[in-house]
Amino acid sequence: MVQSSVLGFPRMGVLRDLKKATEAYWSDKITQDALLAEGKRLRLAHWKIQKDAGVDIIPSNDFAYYDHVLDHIQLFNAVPERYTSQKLNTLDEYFAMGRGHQKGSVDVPALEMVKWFDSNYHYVKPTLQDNQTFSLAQDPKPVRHFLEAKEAGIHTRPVLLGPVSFLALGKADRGSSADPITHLSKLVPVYVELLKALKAAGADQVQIDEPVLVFDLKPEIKAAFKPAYEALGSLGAAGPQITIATYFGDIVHNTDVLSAFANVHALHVDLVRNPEQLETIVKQLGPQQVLSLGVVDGRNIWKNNFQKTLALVEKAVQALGKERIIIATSSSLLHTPHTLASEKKLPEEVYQWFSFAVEKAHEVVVLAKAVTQGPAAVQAELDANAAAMKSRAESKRTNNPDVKERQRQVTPEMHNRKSAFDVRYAQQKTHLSLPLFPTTTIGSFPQTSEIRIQRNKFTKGEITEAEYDAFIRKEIDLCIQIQDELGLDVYVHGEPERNDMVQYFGERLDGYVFTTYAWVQSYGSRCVRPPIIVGDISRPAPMTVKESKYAASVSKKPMKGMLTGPITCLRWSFPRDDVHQSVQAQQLALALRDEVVDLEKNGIFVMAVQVDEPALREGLPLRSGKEREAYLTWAVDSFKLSTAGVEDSTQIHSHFCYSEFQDFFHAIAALDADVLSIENSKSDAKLLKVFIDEAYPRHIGPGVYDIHSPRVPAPEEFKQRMQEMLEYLRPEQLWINPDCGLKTRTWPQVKPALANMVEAAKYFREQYKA
Ligand SMILES: CN1c2c(nc(N)[nH]c2=O)NC[C@@H]1CNc1ccc(C(=O)N[C@@H](CCC(=O)N[C@@H](CCC(=O)N[C@@H](CCC(=O)O)C(=O)O)C(=O)O)C(=O)O)cc1
Ligand SMILES: N[C@@H](CCS)C(=O)O
Ligand SMILES: [Zn+2]
Repeated sequence: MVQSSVLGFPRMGVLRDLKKATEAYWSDKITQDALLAEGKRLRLAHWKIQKDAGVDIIPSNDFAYYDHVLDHIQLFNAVPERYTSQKLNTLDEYFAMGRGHQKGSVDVPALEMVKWFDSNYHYVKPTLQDNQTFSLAQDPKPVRHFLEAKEAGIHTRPVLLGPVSFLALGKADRGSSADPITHLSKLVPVYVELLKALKAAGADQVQIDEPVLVFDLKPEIKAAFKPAYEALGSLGAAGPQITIATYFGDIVHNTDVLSAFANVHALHVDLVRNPEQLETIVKQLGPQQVLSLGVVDGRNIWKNNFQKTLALVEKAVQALGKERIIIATSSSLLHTPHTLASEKKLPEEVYQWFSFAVEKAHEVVVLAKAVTQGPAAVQAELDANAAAMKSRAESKRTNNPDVKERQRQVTPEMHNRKSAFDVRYAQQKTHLSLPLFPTTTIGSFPQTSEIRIQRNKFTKGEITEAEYDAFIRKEIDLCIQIQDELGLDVYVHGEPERNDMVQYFGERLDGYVFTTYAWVQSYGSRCVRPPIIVGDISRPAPMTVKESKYAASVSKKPMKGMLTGPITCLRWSFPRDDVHQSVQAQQLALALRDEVVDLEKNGIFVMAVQVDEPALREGLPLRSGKEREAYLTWAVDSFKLSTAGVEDSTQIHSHFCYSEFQDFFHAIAALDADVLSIENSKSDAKLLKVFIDEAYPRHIGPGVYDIHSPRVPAPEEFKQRMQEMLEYLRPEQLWINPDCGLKTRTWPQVKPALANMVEAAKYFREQYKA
């Protein structure tokens, strides 16, 4: 019998219940017990959904209150001393690592949070000391949750992040230098103890995720798999059977590592990303080993094409036989929204093209049944699926000849600014007349509950467009007044009119559809509602001119026009899977180019236009080589196409909210943006050395304020950060700004933090006065 399996389920619940409970707990509106009870309710509900769908292998320990990697930091007692010494209770210590803690006498910043592979999910980086020790936490969560499900009559397969990935995804803490992987021999015994505890609790199977196998691995990491899995795989009856799960790429380049898994029960591979790896992988398996086929996409919302999938599965069946096959989601479903059933406003035609987490759980079951019992057993489902595929393939919605014609007319010259940076900068300097160390912010100011309530009322038709517009103008006035008070140099309008930096554009572009409840966790309690690209993209009307023009008309200082760049719009949407992403990116670039030019035409030409491209890095193929270079070529071209239509005097800013840019520095340089702002407040300033080494001529604002945390950094902290940065950057190159937009913060947090930031900039201006 072929089994069906889900690698992980979204945590938030149908109505973002977990987000609401967590935020209520943080603001002291509910007790810790109430939050824990809500977590338990959600876990049980999600297990039941999968059980009712008929899923054979249901995950547990995929639930986390903030992030599953952070869970493992606590699970292995690998919490840095600056948190343990605060003597917070376990859950508050956990949240302190995730988001910082500033209450009473406790003031501790968050651990670094970075992108989870090439997704829009963020994980908290294990941060390890040179003398790091590990031990198993009391009442370990994977065991507790396994028992919780068991008590409800649901047998689960606990999910763990594997020891090699845990260490490889971590870093040495400030003041430490040991490569985390050198701690492996101390960590593996803790996994052994945990596996034994799981087995004793009744878990006969465990899913151990080793997603780093999709990367190009350095020899030390490759070598770590053997000792780790010799120990974990040799527990025999004392431990559960192990399935090693990999996702988001192929592992063909790491097949030399697979011998380390000789004693494991099964291997899971992502066949949505790389179906061609099947042929190689089946040859690598031991004679009894099972292959879990990741065929239902955990990263997108398109309905599975059963006919195509069954053809692929058939190849595996031919090679291994039905008994050695599992039909699974390609990755955890964490990256998909909860259920399509909630969507009441989607056009009828497109509704049938989609499948969210609940529906995907059904898909693995139908596919497994089709293989086990033969297609006739699920004929009705197969027919409905074929009809949905046909409807999409033949739909008029997907094709716009005007967009295609415009794409044919794109010329190489359209990608380049009129002049080189030094010529442009001379003009911008005169226009903007900025001081040394100019201060600015990244775009958004606090999205207060009042803003959200008014937008909600407008969406529901409870207030008119004129009333909503007037409200937004009042919010913009407030943002400008506060920037005046703070003494910032380059202003923003604050983005009060935007629900999200990608969804907002998706709602204004043809070729997109958007949802009502399709939330996906981005980090902690924060969710996004990615719009869905279903057809060729075009801009029916200006999208941001009204607000930017108003802001410019009421401010004394240069104003940035705020746009989200083409790659970020693409990556943070659910893209089409029937057209290459480079084509979708170019369509977005053309739409944005028109917007940039319109902003300039509307008198915003003395302002900087910031095209946010935080997802450029995220889209980078996970392995180096030809694919990566090809991606960077079309991604950089899209950015340049969107921005190059302006005069030299218009300053183009671009923003990156992550710091790991070393491996694609040449692409960042190739964007030819006049000013870059990058997340940097929690990274080592040494990372900035690349700008010196590569003789980067343009301007840079490495973030000095961690906006993910509610804490307010003191002026001295800002000064120290600037001092460190000045070791690597020329003073005339350095801008002072936060890591990212301020929408998640409150005004009482933002105002003092920015005041301290401006104070630090002024201090250095004095120091560097000619
Ligand atoms: C910069 N980042 C972003 C990423 N991806 C994006 N798509 N967008 C980003 O900004 N990836 C990397 C980072 C991740 N960071 C963040 C930061 C902040 C959020 C966030 O704040 N998310 C919000 C939801 C935003 C939104 O769409 N809001 C809507 C709906 C608001 C709402 O909940 N309304 C209520 C009714 C109103 C009320 O009574 O309060 C409702 O619908 O029930 C809006 O503003 O209109 C979040 O709350 O999680 C995400 C990623
Ligand atoms: N302009 C956006 C960028 C976030 S990456 C903001 O400020 O929220
Ligand atoms: Zn950002």
